[in-house]
Amino acid sequence: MSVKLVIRRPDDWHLHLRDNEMLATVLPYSSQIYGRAVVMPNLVPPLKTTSAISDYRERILGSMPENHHFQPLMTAYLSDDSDAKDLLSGYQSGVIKAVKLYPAHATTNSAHGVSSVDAVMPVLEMMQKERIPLLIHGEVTDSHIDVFDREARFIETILVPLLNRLPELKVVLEHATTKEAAEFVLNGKDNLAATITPQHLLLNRNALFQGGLRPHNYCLPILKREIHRQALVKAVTSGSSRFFLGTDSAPHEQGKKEGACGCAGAFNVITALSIYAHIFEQENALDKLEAFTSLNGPRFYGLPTNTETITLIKQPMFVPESIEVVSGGKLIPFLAGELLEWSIVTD
Ligand SMILES: NC(=O)N[C@@H](CC(=O)O)C(=O)O
Ligand SMILES: [Zn+2]
Ligand SMILES: [Zn+2]
Repeated sequence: MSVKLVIRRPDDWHLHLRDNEMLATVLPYSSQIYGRAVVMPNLVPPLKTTSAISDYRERILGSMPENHHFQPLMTAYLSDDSDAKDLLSGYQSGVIKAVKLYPAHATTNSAHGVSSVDAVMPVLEMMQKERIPLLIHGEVTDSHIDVFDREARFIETILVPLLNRLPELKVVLEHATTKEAAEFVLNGKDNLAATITPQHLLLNRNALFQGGLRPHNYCLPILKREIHRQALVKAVTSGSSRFFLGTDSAPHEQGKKEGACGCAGAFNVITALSIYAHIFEQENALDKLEAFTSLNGPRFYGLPTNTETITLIKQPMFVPESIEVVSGGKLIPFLAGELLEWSIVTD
């Protein structure tokens, strides 16, 4: 008989759903598994105001299959011209759950990001006072800093000073990828947490070049050396409640990934839970999986845990080679064509 694992329905604390046809294509993969997801605001143009975020939320709910009960938790895109009053009223009315900081030019659609912490200090002070979580893409953007060092440098030069100035600010270091990040969060205070993606737990940077250039393993922050992967695995299986599931599933059509200048982002929603289960099993830590997938996130965000459950079975799951996008075109899932060890039963 196959090994079975029943866990509370997980939430995805970092997800890109995009818009229009792409939204309609990818949303059901999340909404059939996850109870809730923190939805990232890096659309074109970015979602900076309560009214734009509320409209996007309606489009998400309008694209959802009828029998799914998924809740999108919306975020606002922070920029130098953000309006603290509008963000506060969006938070108080329940439209906005968190604010996302992209350093300008750090990643996909971040051109309108924050130029410096000083530029947004009044908004951050308001957020500390109101306990509104700040979600951070933690990479410096200076072109002379090596792409593999940008997260560690961010922690040292931006995050440490920020938390010294605003010690009670609730911060999620999104998609943590390094030993430095894992240790910083483990040794931090309870107002600091991190999401970790399946790809950063599974792969090191060699996977970018395995037998040739592998655009579907390219995401930001970029995959790191094996010592970093090991530190992330250790952190998520340590039992610390400061780490929680965030897939960072970031779909781009095949042509945009495989071109001469491919976009960063892995569409990993189909494979994520299976990979997380595999990692925890390898560490003999399956008993800690549910806290990571379903308990630590709601606790940090001050939300109730989901009451429903899902079942994981140790039974092979085939990852499709590609998925048709509603408008035409294709999406290549992360680990396309591979056989994974764990399957998900949703009802
Ligand atoms: N992770 C990625 O590689 N890409 C994300 C942006 C992000 O989360 O940084 C995207 O929106 O495509
Ligand atoms: Zn990011
Ligand atoms: Zn992301």
